[in-house]
Amino acid sequence: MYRQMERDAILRKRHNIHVSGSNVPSPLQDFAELKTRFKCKSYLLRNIAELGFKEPTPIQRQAIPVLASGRECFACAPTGSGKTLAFVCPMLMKLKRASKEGIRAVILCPTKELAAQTTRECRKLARGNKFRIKLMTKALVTNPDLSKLRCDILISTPLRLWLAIKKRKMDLSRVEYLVLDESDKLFELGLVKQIDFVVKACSNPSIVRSLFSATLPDYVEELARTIMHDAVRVIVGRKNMASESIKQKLVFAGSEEGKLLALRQSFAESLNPPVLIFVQSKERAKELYGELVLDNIRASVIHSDLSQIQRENAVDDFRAGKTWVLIATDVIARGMDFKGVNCVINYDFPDSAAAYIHRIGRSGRAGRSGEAVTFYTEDDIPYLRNIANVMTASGCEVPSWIMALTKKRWKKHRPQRESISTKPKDERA
Ligand SMILES: Nc1ncnc2c1ncn2[C@@H]1O[C@H](COP(=O)(O)OP(=O)(O)OP(=O)(O)O)[C@@H](O)[C@H]1O
Repeated sequence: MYRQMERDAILRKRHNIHVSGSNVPSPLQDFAELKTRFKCKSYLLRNIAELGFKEPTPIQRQAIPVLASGRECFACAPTGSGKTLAFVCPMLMKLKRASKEGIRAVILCPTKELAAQTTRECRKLARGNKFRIKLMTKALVTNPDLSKLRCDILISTPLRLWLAIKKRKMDLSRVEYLVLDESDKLFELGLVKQIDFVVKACSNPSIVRSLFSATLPDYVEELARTIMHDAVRVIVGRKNMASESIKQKLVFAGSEEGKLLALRQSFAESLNPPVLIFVQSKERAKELYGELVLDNIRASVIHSDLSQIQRENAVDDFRAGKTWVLIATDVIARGMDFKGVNCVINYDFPDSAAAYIHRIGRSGRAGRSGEAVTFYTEDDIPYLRNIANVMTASGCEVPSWIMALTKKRWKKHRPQRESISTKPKDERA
C-alpha cells in the first residue's frame, strides 16, 4: 500500500499533478491500464489509438481514474491539454453500452460552437458502439415533446437545456454523468439559476458530476463544493496558468490607429497563417474585417450577429485553411480546438486574465508551439500587470517597468475605443 502511494506521488510529481480529497485513485501509467484496472472496452482503446494518442496527458492520467472510480471531480488544467478526452473517456466507460432508457449523460458547454465540437469528439471516441449522441440544436429544443427523446448522451448550452426541461418536459432523472465544461464561464454567463435548475433536474442519486476548465476561480470551487459529494480536486501545473508552449509578447501600439499600422506591418513582414485575431466587440470585428479585406488578406470573421450557419462556415473555412486569418470576438475564445494556429493576436486587450489565458490557448495545443501577441494602448496600461503576471508564471519575459506597476483589481476592462479605420476621422460614417 505504501509502495503504491509512493509510486503515485512520483508519477504525479513527474507530471505536475496536484490532488486533494480522500483516497484519491492512482494516476494512470498508460492507456492500457484502462483495461486492466477498469475493464474498459476494446472499441474505446482502439479509438484512442486511432486518434494517435499514445500517452495520456497529465489531466487524463488523473481525472480519468477519478471519474471511472465513480468519484466526483473538479479539474483545472492548461488550455489544449486534452480535458475533453479526460471527461468523455470515463463517461463512455460508465455508460458501457447504448440503451433505450433515456438520457444518461449530459455535457454542458458555454457556446454552441464548443457544444458542436464536443459532440464531434464524443462521436469519434464512441465509434464502434451504438451510443446515440445528440447535440441540442435549435430545432431539437422546439420539438414539442422531448420526454421521449431517445439518446444516451446529450450535449448542450445551459439555456437550451433549461428551456428543454422547463418547456418541453425533457426528463433528466436518469442522468448518471454530468459535466460542466468551461465551468467558470458557465457561471459567469449569468446563468447560475438555469445551471442550478439543470443540476437539480439530474436527480439520480448515483450521478457522477464534474467541472473542468483551464481557469478555476475560488468562487467556482466554493460553488462546486456545495453541490458535489466527496469530490476530488485535480490541478495540473498551477491554477489559472497559461500553456507553457506559447511564446507571449506585449506590443505597445500607442493608439487605435497605431494598432492597425502595427498589424499591417507585421503581416507585411511575415504572415504565418493560420492567425486568430481577437477584438472586444462584434462592431470592431466587422470594422477590422473591412480593413483586412482591402489588403486582400484571406480573412473571415465570427461574432454573435452572424447566423449559426455563417458562424459554422467561418470556423470550417478557417479549419480547412480556406481562410488564413480569423477575426473573432470572445465567442470562440474558449475550448475551440483549431489545429496548428501559429499565432493569436489580441488586437484589443482582453477584458480579464482568464479571457487572456483562454484566447491565447487557441494556439500551442497538444504540446505544439504557438505565439501570442497582445497590443496595448495608453488606456490598457493600468491592466498590464495582470497579464504580465500570467506571462511570467508561464516562463515568459516581461519588462521590469511593467512588473513594477501595481496590480489592478479589474471587473471587466472594455474601454470605449475609437473605430478601426484608415479613413480620416472626418470622412467616417
Ligand atoms: N493523449 C493525447 N495525446 C495527444 N493529443 C491529445 C491527447 N488527448 C487529446 N489530444 C489532442 O489535444 C488537443 C487539445 O485537446 P482538448 O481540446 O481536449 O483540450 P482542452 O484541454 O479541453 O483545451 P481548452 O482548455 O482550450 O478547452 C486536441 O486536438 C486533442 O485531439
